Amino acid sequence: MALFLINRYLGDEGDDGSSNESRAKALLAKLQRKAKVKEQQSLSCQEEYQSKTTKKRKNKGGNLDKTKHPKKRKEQVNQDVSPPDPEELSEGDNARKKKDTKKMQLTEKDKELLKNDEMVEKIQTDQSIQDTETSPSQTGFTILGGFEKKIIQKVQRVLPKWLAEPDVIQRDITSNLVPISDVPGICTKLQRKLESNGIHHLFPVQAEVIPAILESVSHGLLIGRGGYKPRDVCVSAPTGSGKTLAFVIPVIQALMERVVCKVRVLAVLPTKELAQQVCKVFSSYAEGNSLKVVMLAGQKSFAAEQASLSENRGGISHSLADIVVATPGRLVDHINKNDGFSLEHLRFLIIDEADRMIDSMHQSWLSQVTKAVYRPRRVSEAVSIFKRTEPAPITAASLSPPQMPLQKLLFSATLTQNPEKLQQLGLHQPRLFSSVHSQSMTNPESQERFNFPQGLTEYYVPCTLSKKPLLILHFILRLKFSPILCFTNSREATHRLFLLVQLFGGVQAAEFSSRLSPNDRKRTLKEFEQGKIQLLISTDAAARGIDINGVKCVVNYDAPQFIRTYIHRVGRTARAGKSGLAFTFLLGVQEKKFLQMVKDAGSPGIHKQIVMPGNLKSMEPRYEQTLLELGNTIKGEKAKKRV
Ligand SMILES: Nc1ncnc2c1ncn2[C@@H]1O[C@H](COP(=O)(O)OP(=O)(O)OP(=O)(O)O)[C@@H](O)[C@H]1O
Repeated sequence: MALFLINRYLGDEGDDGSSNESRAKALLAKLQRKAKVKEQQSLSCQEEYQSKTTKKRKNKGGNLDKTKHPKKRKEQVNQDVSPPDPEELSEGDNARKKKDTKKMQLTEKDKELLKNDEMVEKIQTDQSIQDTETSPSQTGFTILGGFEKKIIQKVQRVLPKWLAEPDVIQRDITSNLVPISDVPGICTKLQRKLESNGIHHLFPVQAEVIPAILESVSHGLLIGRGGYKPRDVCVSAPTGSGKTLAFVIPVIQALMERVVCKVRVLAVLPTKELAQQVCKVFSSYAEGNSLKVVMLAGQKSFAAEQASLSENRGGISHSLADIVVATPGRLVDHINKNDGFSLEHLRFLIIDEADRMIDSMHQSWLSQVTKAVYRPRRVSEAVSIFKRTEPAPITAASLSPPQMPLQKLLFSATLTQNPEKLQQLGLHQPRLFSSVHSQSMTNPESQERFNFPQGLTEYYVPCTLSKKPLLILHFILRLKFSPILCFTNSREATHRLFLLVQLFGGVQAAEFSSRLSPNDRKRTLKEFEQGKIQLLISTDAAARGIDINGVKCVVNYDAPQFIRTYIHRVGRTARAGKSGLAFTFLLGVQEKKFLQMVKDAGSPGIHKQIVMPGNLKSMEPRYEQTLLELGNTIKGEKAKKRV
């Protein structure tokens, strides 16, 4: 039963009732024609698309534009996919609509190709983003915010030329002795003086530095070579290589012809003992030249020092000193409190143990000296023909009329190669003389290296804390190493060890530290030099510069913490080309770090010296007894102090 009417499409011809079969045939033929046309269209489209994509892939490498603008590229692909239709081109928007419709008519194959192409395009786009990240300049886009990953270049430290290329001093003294007469410039008077002091040859540092300083005064005190301000001189040479005479001889010679007595030389040293030592050498060579040497180191009272510096005649202060040797503290006191002390004629400023003096710059002694040197003239001196102004760029005007230059002479066995530290000294066109011409000079990255005296043999002795006192006794009593200069790390440790050795008995021992008065220290050093003391136990007060004749052996009872301390301590032996031994007692925990430090500093080698426990056994009972006595002695000392 037909409940619903279903209308069917019967073709354009309408439902005229003619043969259904013929109508169906006609319809089929029509559909087939349409299908054929479509097939042809899609085939030609496919061919064209394939030829274009091949072309594009060929160009892909060089054509960056296509990767830079992915959207444009997509459009282009779509356009490429549609076959060009002259009608569409002329009909504008309408044509574009038709084109879109045609796009919809793409075959499955076309779609797949398009898909592949989109993937290629996506990869290209990703690539182009990466490219943009790595080199924004290529894309023309600027990345804001500075989030780009950059490899930061390591800044290479470059030493100034004068530090990197020093005048080389030979380290080996004995095979590089120079006859005095072969050294240019030394006057006959001083040559004779040197010979009368038992010096027939000059050491390498002296043979290099003396002529250089003499040359800077060859036209008088006022002008250096070529009429210019003389260059400052820095000297880095091993301990005991004779640096003191390297400045004493030329400076004395430069002053020998002076007419009026004024302070023209100032030598600054870190300790009283060193000032005393240098003062003695100056006095010895100034003798017979009417030059006056005065020491300002607190050995005498301030008033006594003041009296030795100047006298007042007719209301005018007259200098009594040509050469002043001072410690920084006392020097600053005289600059500030003593009106009779004038540095306005100062020609040479000698800074011995220069690296130590730079480190103690917080006392601002150098700026006080500079202020005193360039202080405006007093009325009484206004008639002087020579003016003096603060250092400034050299111009023709600044050189006329000539003014008294201040030349700095720096000396140390461990002169720093740190330009920043040296800069604090305000050096003028410095010239460096150095025995260190190894890696550290050419490669500023490497650790600072120093030269050790040629005749020094270094050892380390592995030990435990409790065995250390027995070891030092063993060195003196059994191994007969004497005299020994023994260093500890504090004045308390020095005192305790001294008491212990004294209580143990059998050894002539003394201590040297700030516990003693300056006079006691002076006497102790003298007695040690005279051989009256077998074992001198000291703090680092005796580590630098002290020249004690005949020290055969140095013992680092406490290992030094810094390489400079080690070099100066062991440098109290093997001086002036002689041989010497240095032992360092090392606890297990100290060994690795200490040995590395010494190696890095350029030591020629430190040997292991083992002392067998059996060798100490016989001293142990007496040692135990001594420890008990030591406890009581220290208690007694403490009680005494309290009273
Ligand atoms: N030409 C020489 N001939 C013989 N002995 C010399 C000569 N020059 C110096 N001496 C002696 O060498 C020793 C060491 O000299 P000096 O104290 O000047 O060394 P230094 O380089 O200043 O050492 P340090 O760095 O430890 O202060 C001194 O006893 C000195 O008298």
